[in-house]
Amino acid sequence: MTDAVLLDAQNIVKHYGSVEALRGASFQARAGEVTALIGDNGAGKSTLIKCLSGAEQPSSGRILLDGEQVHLDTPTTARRMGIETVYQDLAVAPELDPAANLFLGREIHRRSILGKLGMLDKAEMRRQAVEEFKRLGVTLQSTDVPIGSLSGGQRQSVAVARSVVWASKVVFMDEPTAALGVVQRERVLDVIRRVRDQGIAVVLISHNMPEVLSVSDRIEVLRLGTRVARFQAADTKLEDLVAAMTGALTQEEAA
Ligand SMILES: Nc1ncnc2c1ncn2[C@@H]1O[C@H](COP(=O)(O)OP(=O)(O)OP(=O)(O)O)[C@@H](O)[C@H]1O
Repeated sequence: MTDAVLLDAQNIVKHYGSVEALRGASFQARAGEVTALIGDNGAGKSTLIKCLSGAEQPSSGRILLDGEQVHLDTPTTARRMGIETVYQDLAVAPELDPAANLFLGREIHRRSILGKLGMLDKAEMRRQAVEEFKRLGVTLQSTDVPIGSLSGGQRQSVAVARSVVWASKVVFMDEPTAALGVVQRERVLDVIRRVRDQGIAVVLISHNMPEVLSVSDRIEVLRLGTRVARFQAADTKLEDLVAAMTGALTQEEAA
C-alpha cells in the first residue's frame, strides 16, 4: 500500500432538481490499491462515480488527479486522463468476439491505404488481445467465438479487461460481480487483483461485504450523500462496515 493519493474528490455536491444525491461527499483512491465504495441503497455511490468519471457534473466540489484539479466535463475527457469505468450492465457487444470487444470504439486500422478506407487490422487486434487477456489472467477457451456464447463470468472478465487495457490511472467498477456464481465471481476478483497489482487505482462498488473485505485494501463508506467512515480492510470486520453504513457508528472524524 502507498500513501500517495491519486484521485482526491473533495466536498462533492450533486443536486438532481430538489434531490440532493451528494451532500459534500469526499473520496480518495490510491494507485496500486483497491478502494471499495460502500453504502446502503441510495447513499450516492453511483452518483459519485458518475461525477468522477465525467458522466455527470457535480453541482460543486473539487476533483484532483495526481494533485492537479481537473474538470471532467465528459466521459471522453476522463478517458483521456486515464480514467475508465466498467458498468454493471455488461457493456459488451454480444455478437462480436472477445478481441473485437476489447478494441470496440478504438479499433486498429490497417497501415496501408486500406486502413484509410476503414479496413481493420484484425490480426493485430487479435494478437494484442491475446496478450492482454494473458496479462490480466482472463482465460477463454476460444477467442474466435461471439462473446454472447461465453459464460457470464467470462463476459464480465472481458468487460473488465476492456476498461483496464485503456486505463492508465483509475478504473471504476460498479458491481462488477453482480449476478455471477461463486466460481465466476472469483475469476473476476482475480482480474481485479491483477489490475491493482499493475499500479492502477481500482474503485469498486459492491453490496457484497465478504467480497469487499477479501479484495479491497481500503474501504470508504457513504451514507445519505456524505462519507461517514474510512477503513483499512485488513483491520476491519464485517460488523464495522454494517455499523458505518446504517449509521450505528459515526466515524466522521476519521473520515
Ligand atoms: N438522475 C437522477 N434524478 C433524480 N434523482 C437521482 C438521480 N440519480 C440518483 N438520484 C437520487 O440520488 C440518490 C443517490 O442515488 P445513487 O444511485 O447514487 O445511490 P447508490 O448508493 O448508488 O444506490 P444503489 O446502491 O441503490 O445503487 C438517491 O436518492 C436517488 O434516488
